[in-house]
Amino acid sequence: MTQAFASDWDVPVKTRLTGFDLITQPMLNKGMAFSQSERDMFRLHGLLPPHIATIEEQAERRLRVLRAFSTDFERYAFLRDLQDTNETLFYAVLVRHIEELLPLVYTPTVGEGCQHFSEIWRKPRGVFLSYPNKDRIREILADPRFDRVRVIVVSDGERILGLGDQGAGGMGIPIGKLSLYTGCAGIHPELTLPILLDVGTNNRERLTNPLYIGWRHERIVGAEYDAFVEEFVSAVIERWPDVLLQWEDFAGSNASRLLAKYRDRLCTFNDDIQGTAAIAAGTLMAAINVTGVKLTEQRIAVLGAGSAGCGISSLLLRAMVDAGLSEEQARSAFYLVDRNGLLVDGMEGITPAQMPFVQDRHAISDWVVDEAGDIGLLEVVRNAKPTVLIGVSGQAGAFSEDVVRAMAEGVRHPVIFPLSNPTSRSEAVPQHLMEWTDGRALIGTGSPFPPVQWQGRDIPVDQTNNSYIFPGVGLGVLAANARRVTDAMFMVAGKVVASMSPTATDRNARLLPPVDQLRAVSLAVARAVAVQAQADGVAEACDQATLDRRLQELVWEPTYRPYELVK
Ligand SMILES: O=C([O-])CC(=O)C(=O)O
Ligand SMILES: [Mg+2]
Repeated sequence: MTQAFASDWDVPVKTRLTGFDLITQPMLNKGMAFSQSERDMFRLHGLLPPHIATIEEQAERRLRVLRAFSTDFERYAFLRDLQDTNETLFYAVLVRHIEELLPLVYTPTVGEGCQHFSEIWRKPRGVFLSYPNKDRIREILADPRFDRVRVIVVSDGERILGLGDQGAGGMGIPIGKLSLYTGCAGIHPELTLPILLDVGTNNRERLTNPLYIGWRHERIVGAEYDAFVEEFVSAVIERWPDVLLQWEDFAGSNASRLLAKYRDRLCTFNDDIQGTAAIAAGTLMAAINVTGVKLTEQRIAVLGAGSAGCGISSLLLRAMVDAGLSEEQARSAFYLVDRNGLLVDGMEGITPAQMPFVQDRHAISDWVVDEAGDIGLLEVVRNAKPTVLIGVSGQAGAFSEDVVRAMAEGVRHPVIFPLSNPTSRSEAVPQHLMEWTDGRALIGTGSPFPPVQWQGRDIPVDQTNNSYIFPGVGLGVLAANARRVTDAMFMVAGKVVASMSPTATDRNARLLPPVDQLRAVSLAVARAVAVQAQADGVAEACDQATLDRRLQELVWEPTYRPYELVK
């Protein structure tokens, strides 16, 4: 129906729709920006007020309404409604005010959006694949509206940010992530499809909420769950053989299991495992510009040994081996702490993903621990003197004052990344980290925080969030027509972000490029990822000029194009 390419911005969009049918299509609606001649041609007179607006004026009007609300949740709901009413305008506002709007369409507010998704549900967006429809998956995906889909983000809602099981409300996450594919990487909205696998929920509050929109049932698990996911993935491969499928916010064991099962069958990745790892690695590389402590000399403590913790550790391990350490030396630099404390060999319930990172009991036999012999985060920090502390635990405040002060005693520049989202789940508040380390901490948080005040200065807090990574990875995959997503593609994505760090030229600068540069970052990531895909043999080789042309064709700017009536 429409054409996606920015380079075609003055080529008319051809459509048969007129009148009310036209202005109720979010992807075609221009609101008051329909010109006089379009109003004649498409019979819009009277349906719209007589004023003819520019997109700038419309954006300004929406922004004023947005700012007048008293809560961010109202702003989230308003923006979701705008997205479902006039998608071009939604992105025009988002792109122009990315720093202000990112925390509204994405973390932290999207967390509340998922918790209250049922209460604010208005219009369909994306696809709900509910378990009782398990025999209709192919039929649902066959809808011609989805013919042009090239990127899917799918969640089963079981581990939404650090907020746990949100059931069908988890749909807020695929919608939010894909808004960033468009907002940050310029991928046309029609190429994207949010999907929620509605396999029930174990969240009592949702199950007993009369307004709950999902399938009112306990979660399907085990073989039935696996068969459902298998049916979904095979239907996706059949419908769109070259699609990019991003897994998002699956619970730990499913996240790594499903990635391992499917990563060789289609072009797919898990954002919480691989995207988060890439940005953690990239931010650490930027921090190294400041601390001067080489990657091979880092000791890394990770709180939360789930899929994200293991994903981060795996990527950093690889980077350390690439930098010259033996696999064994590199492994010994990791201290993963979970509910039962430090992961050590012989511990019960170690998962395959955790296995490479269990500490040797002998290596820690001289550690000073309390009488009970428990080895929690504090004991790890006191004994191992980590240079880096990463939180992916979903536990607010877990980087307590004693832990942080102990870390600051052991190293000159503690690198501390409380990555859990949303803000309410962050392992620490940046202001505290600064105070407890006498201003020596290098901080990266998963969710946005206001600047830290230190010695009369306002110091911005960097957002070590996978939003620096996945939109660019997606664009790179599309531009290269990659068949698979490799770990090296994430490594290079992290390196590109590090190379764009203001610390590359100024040791006193912030670690990451500011959020308002996300479009430039995503484009640079995309280029590098596409080149890496070719190097890894998962995409046909092409020259730089061809690649640049494809990137340019893929990047859509949210502007209105002229319309032409198809009779
Ligand atoms: O969505 C975010 O902000 C980052 C992320 O993937 C998560 O926390 O699950
Ligand atoms: Mg996530």
